[in-house]
Amino acid sequence: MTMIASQQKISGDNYKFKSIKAMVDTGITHIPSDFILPLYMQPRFTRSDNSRDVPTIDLSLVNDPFERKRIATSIVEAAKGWGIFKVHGHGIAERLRKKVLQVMREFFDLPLTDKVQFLGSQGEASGPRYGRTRRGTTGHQSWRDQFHHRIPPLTPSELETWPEKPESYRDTVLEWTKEIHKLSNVLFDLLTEAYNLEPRYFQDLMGVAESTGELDATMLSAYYPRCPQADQASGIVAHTDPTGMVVAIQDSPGLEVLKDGTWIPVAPDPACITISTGDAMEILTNGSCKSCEHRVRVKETQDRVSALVILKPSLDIKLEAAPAFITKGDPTRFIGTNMTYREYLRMFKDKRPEVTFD
Ligand SMILES: O=C(O)CCC(=O)C(=O)O
Ligand SMILES: [Fe+2]
Repeated sequence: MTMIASQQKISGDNYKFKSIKAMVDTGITHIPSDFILPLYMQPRFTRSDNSRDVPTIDLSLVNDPFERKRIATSIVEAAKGWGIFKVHGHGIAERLRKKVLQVMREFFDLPLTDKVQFLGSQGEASGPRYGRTRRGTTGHQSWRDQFHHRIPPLTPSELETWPEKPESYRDTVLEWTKEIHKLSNVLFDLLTEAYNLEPRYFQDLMGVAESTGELDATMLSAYYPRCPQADQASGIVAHTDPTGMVVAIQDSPGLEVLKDGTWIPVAPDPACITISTGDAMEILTNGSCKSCEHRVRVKETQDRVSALVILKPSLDIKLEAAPAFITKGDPTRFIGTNMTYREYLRMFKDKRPEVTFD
């Protein structure tokens, strides 16, 4: 039976659809009213500038000592000015990038019965979780489904909890995480060098196993179905990420970042990977690395897939700036004295506009 969701006056988290895709697949022509944002947040009434994009940095000469300095400086500049940038020349095969997005798309395309085992409370650290992104305490709903789980280091039994369908899911994600661990270590090294900090400064805070280079991280993939009222809704409403760094790929446009009061689209580029710094990096660098405000727009005719590796500080580190960032003229900006990342997350979850995963 075809059901028109808007006629059902479906609201809040109570409605029967566990996934936005399942709702769209019923052929709705209007979206439930609680997905309609207040006018001041609607994409049609906010300023976007499609002629600009975020900075792009070429990493290909990172092992040349002179070029390395220049690259490290441009990364710090991009992190300071934008909090988000794209990298190319990273050495990760385009084939693999494409495959990751494809495998995620295939996962989201599976019938709900194949994904039902992953339905559950989002934000729980253990085990993969699938479902629509829940609204946060501000009440704004996101037009998206998500799937997330921890990535290595994993115990063998944890790996067994990953999806068996699509068949190449596990191998593809394992291969991708290996590459992203390598890339993240390069980026953290460059930041450490540019800021003149002790080697491995950021990796130690992010809980990197020195022997393997693996970071404590989560893979979060998101599916943004087409939306019949795209100009009035959001794939994910404006927010900052609480975490350390996010390494992302997307198969279609949609991601936008707020810069000087204007939304700038982050154009997808098959050669590029997008890097952004979150609240924890902003605090650890006393405001030098920005945690940018971003959102995702949806379209009436096109869906979108993104895949994010979220690199998190260890839960028990103190969120405080390194002494090198604190000067007389620039005292500590974040005064959550002795607050751990765990405590920060707890407070963040109370105030953030949308619930995603840390
Ligand atoms: O899908 C994207 O490109 C970004 C998603 C995002 O901002 C988030 O999950 O925090
Ligand atoms: Fe985000």
